Amino acid sequence: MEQAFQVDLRGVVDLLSRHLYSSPRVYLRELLQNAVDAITARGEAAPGGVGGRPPTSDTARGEAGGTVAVETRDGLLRVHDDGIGLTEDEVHRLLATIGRSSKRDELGFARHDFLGQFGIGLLSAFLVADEIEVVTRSARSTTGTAVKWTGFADGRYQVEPGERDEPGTTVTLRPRPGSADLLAPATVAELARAYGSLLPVELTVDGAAITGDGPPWQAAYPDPARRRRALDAYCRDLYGFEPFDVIELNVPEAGLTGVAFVLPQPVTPSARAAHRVYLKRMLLAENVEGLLPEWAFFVRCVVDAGELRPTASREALYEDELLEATRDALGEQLRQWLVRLSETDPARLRGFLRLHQLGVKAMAVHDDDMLRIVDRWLEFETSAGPMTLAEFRKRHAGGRYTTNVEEFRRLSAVSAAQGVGLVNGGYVHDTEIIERLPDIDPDVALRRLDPAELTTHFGVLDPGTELALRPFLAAAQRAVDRLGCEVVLRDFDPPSLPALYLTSRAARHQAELEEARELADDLWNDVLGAMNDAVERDRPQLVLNHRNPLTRRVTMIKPGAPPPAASGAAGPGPAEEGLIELAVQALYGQALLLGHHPLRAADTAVLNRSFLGLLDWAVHDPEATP
Ligand SMILES: Nc1ncnc2c1ncn2[C@@H]1O[C@H](COP(=O)(O)OP(=O)(O)OP(=O)(O)O)[C@@H](O)[C@H]1O
Repeated sequence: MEQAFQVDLRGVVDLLSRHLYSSPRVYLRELLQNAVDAITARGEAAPGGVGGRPPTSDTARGEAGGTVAVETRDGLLRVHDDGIGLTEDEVHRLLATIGRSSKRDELGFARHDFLGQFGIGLLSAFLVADEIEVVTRSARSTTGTAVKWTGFADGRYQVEPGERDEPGTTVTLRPRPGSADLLAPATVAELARAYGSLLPVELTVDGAAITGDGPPWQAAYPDPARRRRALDAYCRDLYGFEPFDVIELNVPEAGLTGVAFVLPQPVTPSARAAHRVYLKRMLLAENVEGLLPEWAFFVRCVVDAGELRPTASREALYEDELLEATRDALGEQLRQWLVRLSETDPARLRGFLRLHQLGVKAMAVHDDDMLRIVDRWLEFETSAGPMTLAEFRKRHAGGRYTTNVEEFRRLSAVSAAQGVGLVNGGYVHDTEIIERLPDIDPDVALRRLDPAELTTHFGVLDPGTELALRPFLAAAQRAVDRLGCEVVLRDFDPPSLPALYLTSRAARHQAELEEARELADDLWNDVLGAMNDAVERDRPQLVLNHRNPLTRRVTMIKPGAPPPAASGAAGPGPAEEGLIELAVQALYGQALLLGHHPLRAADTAVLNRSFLGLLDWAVHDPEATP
């Protein structure tokens, strides 16, 4: 035997209030929505036929026409509409059946012109009232009788004859104890304004007009300047800022129109960009996510869409193919705005880039047009000062880039002095952007800098000097040997730099492995050891600059120079090498510090020792030496 489901309305109301809607404030939205839909239905009934509304100037503009009057008298809330109304039969079928809606077609699809579709919205009135009264008279009925339906939160309802002179519907709510605030005149006016100010009907609350001229971006203005002023004022009103620019949005497939306001201040890309979305002129929510691509965090949008679908709570957009296509189309419109700006108003584009370069860089990682804009307009830090990548490429055919800021700082001056232009690719997205440049310009030859290759640009000493300095070099090598470093002597600019500590990429990797080995247990030690053996032995270099006067004097220290008093006490080693050792270690320490290299414990000890040793040597009193 077939049975019908029984529904306990209290459970359904509980479900709606706790799990579907984020706040009971939605009750007014649902009532307004039903009133507007009823007006739309009446407008769609054959004009001049039974129940049809004679066309007005409003309906001719595609507006729904009709009026919705909200009243808050006597502690009750009443919503009157002059829509299609319901016959007694429809009252039983539609009002009293949960999930039944007149707004779906025979196949169950939402009918295009209506806001509602699920057949549950009226129940939201039970969030604030125990009793809903609906007095309605159908515009289609020829008898002209009205019906009064009363529904109770416990699931009962009754139908009796009602009183009503004109077709339409009045819904009356008596607040449940505790809900009076939500139905208070000020709250009702605020909710009506929030949800309904753009509705295509004449909406009033206690006689005061709520609806005006519709969406400001759809209004006609005498000239573009006045349009801009009006939209600026709208933005100030809504968001409290003066927009940097206003971008028109238009996606016909989604029936979407609107505006994007470009933020006048930088925002962090991680900030959730939320937009104000209306669906068929009814506010969906003020903080809708997912309307724009993630990179477009530099705008706040207000849009109205006829075709996008809401979720059942009507507080978010339903994620479907149309929303995805809309997102792409809106992203494209923002991109086009930027491209246009670069072509027509470069000064303004520069202003925009100063504010929102992170967003634009994020776009450039995936988008060739944005990459061209970044290449042409955005200044990067380079060894020849700030300049665009396009400019840099023109000036430095064989330019290099670094992938971190520290390395750039360390090597920029030296690199520039060797005629090797260097770009700092260390900031967010910069390396990815530089590495993507060949996509828009196949001739780009920017290469990643390997610091060790800089030495190939340094001048070697003439053979005579080289030969004469061999003993010094051997002593210098011994001074830093146990620090894992190789000493070379070169002739390079700038002369003010006494020494340079260079780690190649392979050397850096090796240093990391060794550090890890010190911390690892036995098993890992073996594994890391095996890896280490596989790495080509490539030691960091201490490049002493023979062009620097101080370094040159250090190279002239004769083996046999008086040893500092402290050197004997500080450790073993041929006494005559003491001063060379201290001086070379001091140069080593200074090069590490200058290059912001991380200091290991051994480096700090050497730095300390060389400083004290040199100080001791400087103030050494030969008379007092035993
Ligand atoms: N003011 C009204 N005038 C005429 N018919 C109404 C009115 N209010 C409700 N109805 C009828 O009652 C039905 C159920 O309304 P309800 O608000 O529960 O659902 P819905 O509007 O169809 O869909 P949704 O749950 O998406 O709001 C509607 O489909 C409509 O036929």
